[in-house]
Amino acid sequence: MRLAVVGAEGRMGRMLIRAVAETEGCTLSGAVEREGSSALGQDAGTLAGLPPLGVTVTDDPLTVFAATDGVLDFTTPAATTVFAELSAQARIVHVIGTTGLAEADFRKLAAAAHHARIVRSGNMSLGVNLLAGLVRKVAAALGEDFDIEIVEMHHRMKVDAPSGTALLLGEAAAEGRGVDLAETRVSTRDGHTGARRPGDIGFATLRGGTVIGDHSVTFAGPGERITISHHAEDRAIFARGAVSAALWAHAKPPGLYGMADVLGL
Ligand SMILES: NC(=O)C1=CN([C@@H]2O[C@H](COP(=O)(O)OP(=O)(O)OC[C@H]3O[C@@H](n4cnc5c(N)ncnc54)[C@H](OP(=O)(O)O)[C@@H]3O)[C@@H](O)[C@H]2O)C=CC1
Ligand SMILES: O=C(O)C1=N[C@H](C(=O)O)C[C@H](O)C1
Repeated sequence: MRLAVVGAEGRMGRMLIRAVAETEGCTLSGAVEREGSSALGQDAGTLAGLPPLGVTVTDDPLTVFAATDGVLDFTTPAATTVFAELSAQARIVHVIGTTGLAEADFRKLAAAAHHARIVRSGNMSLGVNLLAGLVRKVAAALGEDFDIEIVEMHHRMKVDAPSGTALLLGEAAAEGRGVDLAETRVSTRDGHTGARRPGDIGFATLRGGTVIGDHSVTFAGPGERITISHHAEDRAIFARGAVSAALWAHAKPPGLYGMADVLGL
């Protein structure tokens, strides 16, 4: 399968180039960066710390999308929505790891999925998607006397909060409990907040250093507490998940899929 990477110079972009190069049956067909990037003109392999791959980083996504079977996209919401339109025009696979998307962005992805095969997830790792299944089950088993709190920590360069993973876990908890996350979500607490509202799902965000991604979900009940956690130790887990998602979606009809579909969870 021919796969292109957009946001090629990013922390994830470079991991994705490596993952494509290391996966049997995949070839890197293109590497895209934004206009003005210092990576333009470089070989994508060299950029990713590999021997040259013969693929030059370009700021022309149109040409790249016309000559690939799939695109791996861990960029920004603004870029991802534009790339989704291009994926729809080219009728290709679009794997989206970008987080921080707003409701309007999700609507654009849903429109693009009429023609593109889109796989989107706030976390592409096997571990987090298994954790989400556990959270759903625990939330379904426990009543509202168990308060749900989600804590995440990421590196100092992360620009969105709560993380896509924290929101994915919050959705799993809300589904398990049979409630709407939008109505129960509490993402900030400061000053005289009053007592915790029964049924709320709380989020706390920590940022610092080089932390790749730590998440924990706590169910705090009367006299006991359950905490389930995931610690990402290497960004390769996300990149490998993205490549698996692309290979999985290659044979699927157009639509909007998630990692639970890919992993058969
Ligand atoms: N779902 C998952 O499993 C994971 C998701 N993520 C998410 O992926 C995203 C990227 O993370 P990360 O790699 O750390 O961030 P980076 O900022 O390191 O990388 C993003 C890259 O995209 C580039 N970019 C921005 N706009 C465009 C554009 N229009 N065309 C081409 N390239 C563009 C940026 O260039 P420039 O810097 O020059 O603007 C940058 O090189 C985030 O939303 C993050 O939360 C991260 C890890 C795992
Ligand atoms: O920005 C990151 O780095 C990460 N983003 C994703 C998120 O928002 O959850 C996934 C991972 O935790 C790393």
